[in-house]
Amino acid sequence: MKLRDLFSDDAAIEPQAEAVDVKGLSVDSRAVKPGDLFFALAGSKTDGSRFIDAAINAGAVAVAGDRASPDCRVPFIVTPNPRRALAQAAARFYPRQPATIAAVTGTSGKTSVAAFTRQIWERLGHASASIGTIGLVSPKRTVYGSLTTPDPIALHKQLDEIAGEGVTHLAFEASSHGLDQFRLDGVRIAAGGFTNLTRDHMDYHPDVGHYLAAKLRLFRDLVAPDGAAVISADHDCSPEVIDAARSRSLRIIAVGRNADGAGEGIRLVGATVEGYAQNLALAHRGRSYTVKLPLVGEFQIENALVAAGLAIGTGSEPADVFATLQHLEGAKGRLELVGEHNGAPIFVDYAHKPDALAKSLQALRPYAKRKLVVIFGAGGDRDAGKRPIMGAIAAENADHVIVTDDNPRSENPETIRAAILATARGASDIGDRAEAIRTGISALQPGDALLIAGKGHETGQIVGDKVLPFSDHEAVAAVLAARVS
Ligand SMILES: CC(=O)N[C@H]1[C@@H](OP(=O)(O)OP(=O)(O)OC[C@H]2O[C@@H](n3ccc(=O)[nH]c3=O)[C@H](O)[C@@H]2O)O[C@H](CO)[C@@H](O)[C@@H]1O[C@H](C)C(=O)N[C@@H](C)C(=O)N[C@H](CCC(=O)O)C(=O)O
Repeated sequence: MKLRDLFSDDAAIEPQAEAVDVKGLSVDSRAVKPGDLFFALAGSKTDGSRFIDAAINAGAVAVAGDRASPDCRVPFIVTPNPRRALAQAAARFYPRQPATIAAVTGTSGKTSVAAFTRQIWERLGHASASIGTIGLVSPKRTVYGSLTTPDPIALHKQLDEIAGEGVTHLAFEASSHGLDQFRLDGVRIAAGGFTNLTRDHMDYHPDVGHYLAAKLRLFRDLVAPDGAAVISADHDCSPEVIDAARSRSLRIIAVGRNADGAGEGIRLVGATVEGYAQNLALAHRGRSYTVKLPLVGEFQIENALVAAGLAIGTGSEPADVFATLQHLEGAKGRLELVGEHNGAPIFVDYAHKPDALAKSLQALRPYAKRKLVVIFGAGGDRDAGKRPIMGAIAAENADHVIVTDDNPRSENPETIRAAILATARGASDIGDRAEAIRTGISALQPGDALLIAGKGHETGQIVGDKVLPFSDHEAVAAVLAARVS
């Protein structure tokens, strides 16, 4: 593709450089291939401008960055926001996108909402995919990805491929990092969803206001002008999110107990638990609907309603959408029932933040007539402030707490566990996660319930800079198999 065609008309490109043939895009000098356009990005650890020479030596035919580099040996495009320019160039380089795209943001629930939206569309006959923390799930393949919101080059390559494979509908997760770093600025988003906002990523965002502002970019900057905003109405920050959507005259579909069921909103009128399912009474545009949602946990209602709103906001018939909810399957490792021992259910959940841990424990309380047991830890090299908060939440909401390791990374695992144990009074300290799971399961009695929190779908334990194979699902299966044989 010609250099000129990768940038908007107002980008200053020397006339003799316009026809330079660009064979690929790169943001990393170490990965540049001959013919690439290199974007020099200021990052959290270093500045890509330092690697312009290395990129050119590796074959970069042009460079884009935010300040002119007078000695540059190849054409240099100055752009005030190189990350946004990168996202827009990636969208031009890989031009195909599914016709209908919904994005969801919020602290918790993104993975479930993306999976549910995909499932709803599938049931309604659309070739559908989702992209997020558990990777790409499409009719043709499932591909694991390392980031929740992939970088723009990987994202647009994937969008182009799946559109070529016939995928017409895509739901994807918009992380605050992704929004803040303009990773999504080239995606044609028809509807944006918002679940909730609680303390998270304070190692990246200077404060909660900055975190919320990143999330609000979805509605302020990214959803198409004629698009829809599907917003959970049940949180303190909901009015602010609704205001952001209103400022652009987006079609607003509020969902939840505080939504208006007479109009566009999807109002949750009532919910009762029945076994591992919940019976919902809903109201939308003045009509009533009853739905048996086959999922555990009140927070899954919010996720299901946001997903329903995204399907409605992108053109599906409300009655058809609500009829699909009875078939929803939980995303892997999202409050997933993975087995039983002595009649006690064992759940695996990705909850690795204070609020999510509290919600998961509260959701499981009805299933523990006797003791509710939780096994969890906290990641190293990440927000240390949440450790004592999670310890206190576990102590308050569970009857027995086992503190274990969860991706200690470069930190001393004992130090991380000590910070949790400081507030989790009476907790057991078992660093080896497999051993913690074995101990937790072995002690289960009829009437108990066990939550193994933190890893969810993950298949590795990050110790130092190594990812050691570890899966809560496999660890549980191994213990249960040993008990049966
Ligand atoms: C903190 C963060 O988000 N970093 C992301 C960011 O990297 P960065 O720009 O800060 O990297 P940097 O190391 O400072 O380098 C600056 C630039 O110099 C370049 N460079 C560097 C060295 C060199 O030799 N040559 C070179 O060209 C780098 O490629 C980069 O372009 O931009 C990169 C390209 O898009 C991302 O891959 C990278 O994600 C890192 C890997 C990451 O772990 N991000 C996590 C925190 C993240 O994004 N998580 C969210 C949220 C998940 C959740 O909700 O829980 C996600 O969406 O996954």
